[in-house]
Amino acid sequence: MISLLQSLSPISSSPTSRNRNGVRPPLPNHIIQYSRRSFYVRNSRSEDDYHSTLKALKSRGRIPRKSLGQHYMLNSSVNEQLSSAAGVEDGDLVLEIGPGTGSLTNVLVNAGATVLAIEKDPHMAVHVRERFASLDQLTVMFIFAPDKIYEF
Ligand SMILES: C[S@@+](CC[C@H](N)C(=O)[O-])C[C@H]1O[C@@H](n2cnc3c(N)ncnc32)[C@H](O)[C@@H]1O
Repeated sequence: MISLLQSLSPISSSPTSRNRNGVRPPLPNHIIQYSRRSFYVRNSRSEDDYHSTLKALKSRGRIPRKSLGQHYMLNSSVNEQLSSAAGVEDGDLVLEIGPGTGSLTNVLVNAGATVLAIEKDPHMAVHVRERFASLDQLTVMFIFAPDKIYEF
């Protein structure tokens, strides 16, 4: 984990932050608008991950829960960097804690890894299981209580 973190480039400042004169810098290309608490993306793979997950959750009467750290990746190229920095390759077995929308999971399985994903929120676990239902490269488990783990 330490070598993974050391090999990643520093994270740039938030797109919503203002410079010293109180002026916001131009938005990166994939971001079209931001409000006080959120911003919206266009034409990127992560838009699909994020918005399809929001729709799937909404159809079950759910919204992301901040108490579970459910902040999701909008820039999927970061997932590619994570996978590449970890040297994930064909045939690897990866333990992913908290797959959320499955955006990193997707990159890992595309790299040829078999993924064991453990998700605390059963709604997210169902979502990610359904998303990759056609693959036998993924096992999703969810934690019901610290001593009870269920496999899908
Ligand atoms: C930051 S989000 C996942 C990000 C994911 N890579 C994405 O972009 O969609 C963290 C996920 O971890 C899950 N989670 C939180 N606490 C957990 C725990 N103790 N064990 C397993 N999963 C947990 C949350 O429900 C959430 O889906």
